[in-house]
Amino acid sequence: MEEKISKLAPSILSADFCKLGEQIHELEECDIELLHIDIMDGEFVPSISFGMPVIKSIRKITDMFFDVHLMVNEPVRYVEDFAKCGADLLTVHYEACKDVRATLEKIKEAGMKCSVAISPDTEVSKLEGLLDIVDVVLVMSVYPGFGGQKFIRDSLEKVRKLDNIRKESKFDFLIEIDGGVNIENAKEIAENGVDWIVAGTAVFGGDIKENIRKLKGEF
Ligand SMILES: O=C(CO)[C@@H](O)[C@H](O)COP(=O)(O)O
Ligand SMILES: [Fe+2]
Repeated sequence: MEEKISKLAPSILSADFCKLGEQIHELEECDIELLHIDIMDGEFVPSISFGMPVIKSIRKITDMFFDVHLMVNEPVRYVEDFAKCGADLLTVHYEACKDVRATLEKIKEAGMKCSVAISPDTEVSKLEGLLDIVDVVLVMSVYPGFGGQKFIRDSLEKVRKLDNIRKESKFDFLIEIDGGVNIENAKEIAENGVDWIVAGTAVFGGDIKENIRKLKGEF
């Protein structure tokens, strides 16, 4: 997957679920192409968000690329279900899979793009042996489980490491960052080699169109 500039991926975790369809259309009017969809199981992370029926419903109203972030133990169990709901890419956590590679292979076999996420305490070196297969690496810049947390600066070092690895190798994965992005730090994050930038609170808190205009102005 090849990208030239950083792209904003709004996380619907921070949307107003009474107005989800309307808010998705607002994103489309701002030329947003990626929708970040956080699935939480109450086991891998303490919180529970929403599941397949929501994805299935919103698939009917938009052609946006569905970037589905699974904060779920043993996500290999649900790969086919998410494919049927209309997910375009599934991200699984390195920490949540017994066999990460087999999980990623299953995602590809189901016709989706695949991504692996690392939580703040997991080192980039753990991804050795997976970088040939992934389309995206997601660096968590907060502890997974909740929106609205503070950005962990150490995650930028991980982004730089991954960017160096891909420059020095034949791998062409994209780098995504997720958690605590706001108008103050978006520029610096983009400058470190990130391709996809997730933002929940910073997009849905207040005037969506104005927030996106300001955020996009930073990268
Ligand atoms: O995966 C997660 C949290 O676990 C994220 O996608 C959040 O939804 C991002 O929200 P903000 O930190 O931007 O408010
Ligand atoms: Fe996420």
